[in-house]
Amino acid sequence: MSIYHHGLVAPLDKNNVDTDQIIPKQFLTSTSRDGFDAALFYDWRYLDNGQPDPAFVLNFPQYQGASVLLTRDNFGCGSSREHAPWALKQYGFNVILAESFADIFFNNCGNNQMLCVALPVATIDALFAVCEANEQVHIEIDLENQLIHSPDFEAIHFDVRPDIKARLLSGLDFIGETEQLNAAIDAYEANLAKERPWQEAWYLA
Ligand SMILES: CC(C)[C@@](O)(CC(=O)O)C(=O)O
Repeated sequence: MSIYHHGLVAPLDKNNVDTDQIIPKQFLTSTSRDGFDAALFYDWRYLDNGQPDPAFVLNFPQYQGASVLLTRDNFGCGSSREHAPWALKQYGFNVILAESFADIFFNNCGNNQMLCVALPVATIDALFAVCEANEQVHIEIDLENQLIHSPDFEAIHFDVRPDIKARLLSGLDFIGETEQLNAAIDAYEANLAKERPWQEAWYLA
């Protein structure tokens, strides 16, 4: 069983969580790709005085260290900011289970080594019920066989886009995948130099 990930589930029982709720606009001024974890769900996580809001689920003691986010429909809607998956990943989430995802957010996650799993609403409802009935729920993701295992429920099969599955199993992003073609690219450029020396001169000018 090729375990892609094993982790604690945190249930965020909300529909239509948009990227501004995931990482509010005032945190987009940084030119770095790091440090967004502290601002994840900022408006929900902190009170006006800057203290953690004990009523927000990610501040519950039993969900500290969670690496799997369970949520509802249309997660990641709104703006296209890649800061949203960066904040989720840096906070510690590697897997998101939801009824559905906004397209741009879904693809941004796939490029940031995060697995988004869309599941039928009945399955999502059942998973929230399991989280309600248990202090903590841990799952294992067998990406190769596309199965979610847990001591608390029967294995769940899930679909995953083949290119995302390959990228997550290989650990490569788009650039890494392209670099695997370096030998072929070098051979093509060498051949180009032979066939069109004038272009080679221009190309290297
Ligand atoms: C460019 C970026 C800051 C953006 O304007 C992009 C977008 O709106 O899709 C955003 O608010 O996330």
